[in-house]
Amino acid sequence: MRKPVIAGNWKLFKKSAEAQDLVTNILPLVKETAGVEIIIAPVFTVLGKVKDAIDGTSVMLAAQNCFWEEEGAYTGEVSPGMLRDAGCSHVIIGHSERRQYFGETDATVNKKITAALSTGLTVIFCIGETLAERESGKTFDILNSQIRDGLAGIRREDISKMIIAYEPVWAIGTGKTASNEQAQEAHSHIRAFLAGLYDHDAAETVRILYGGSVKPENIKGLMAQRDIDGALVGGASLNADSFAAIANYNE
Ligand SMILES: O=C(CO)COP(=O)(O)O
Repeated sequence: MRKPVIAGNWKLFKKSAEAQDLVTNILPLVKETAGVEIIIAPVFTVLGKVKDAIDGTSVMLAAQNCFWEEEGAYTGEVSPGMLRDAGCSHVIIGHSERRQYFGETDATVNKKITAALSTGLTVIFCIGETLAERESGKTFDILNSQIRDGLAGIRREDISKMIIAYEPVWAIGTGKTASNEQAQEAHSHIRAFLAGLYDHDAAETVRILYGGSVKPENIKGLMAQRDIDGALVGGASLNADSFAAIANYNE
């Protein structure tokens, strides 16, 4: 049984006072008994504040990115060990916005995943096709190469410590969610591809989240799909009521 995960990616929003407000408003609303893992990914500068607020609850903390070296002369970077030190249990790697605006490639994503896993962080590894790629029939090829190259050298025992987020680029922040069937088709493809790379049991263990315009109105339908194990939520995670409604989808 794969435990569902609802993760909120706050992206470049929420300074300290707003972050504190948001997390303290979320906490009483999410039902800890609902059997769902809740993860919050704020900006680096408020990780400590959010960590203090979630202390003693089952909510977990993620960063939105990390570097692959642990320390050194790398101005502006933050290492996986530093994220652990700041209280993170998870880190998002390979988000399409990082690939699109900050030049991340499958090769740099792979270095980050390798480094993050070695410090014990749980990686939320993002993949997904653009609209042009989908329209030209290349969705599965793109997913295959992102997975194969992103996971190069990653051992089977580490795969179960990872979460995959399928986020079709055309559905992010556009209000255009993939249909339940489109999302399920991609998720089932991803799981089958992982089974080929590793084995059936490993692939069945990995949680695969859907991301892209997830809202309280569409979460139930998505979660009813066999291979959808949760959601990575952007816009709707910036409001306590909508994030909690998504997190409590099975109530
Ligand atoms: O990119 C996303 C989460 O990482 C999805 O963002 P939206 O939910 O705003 O579409």
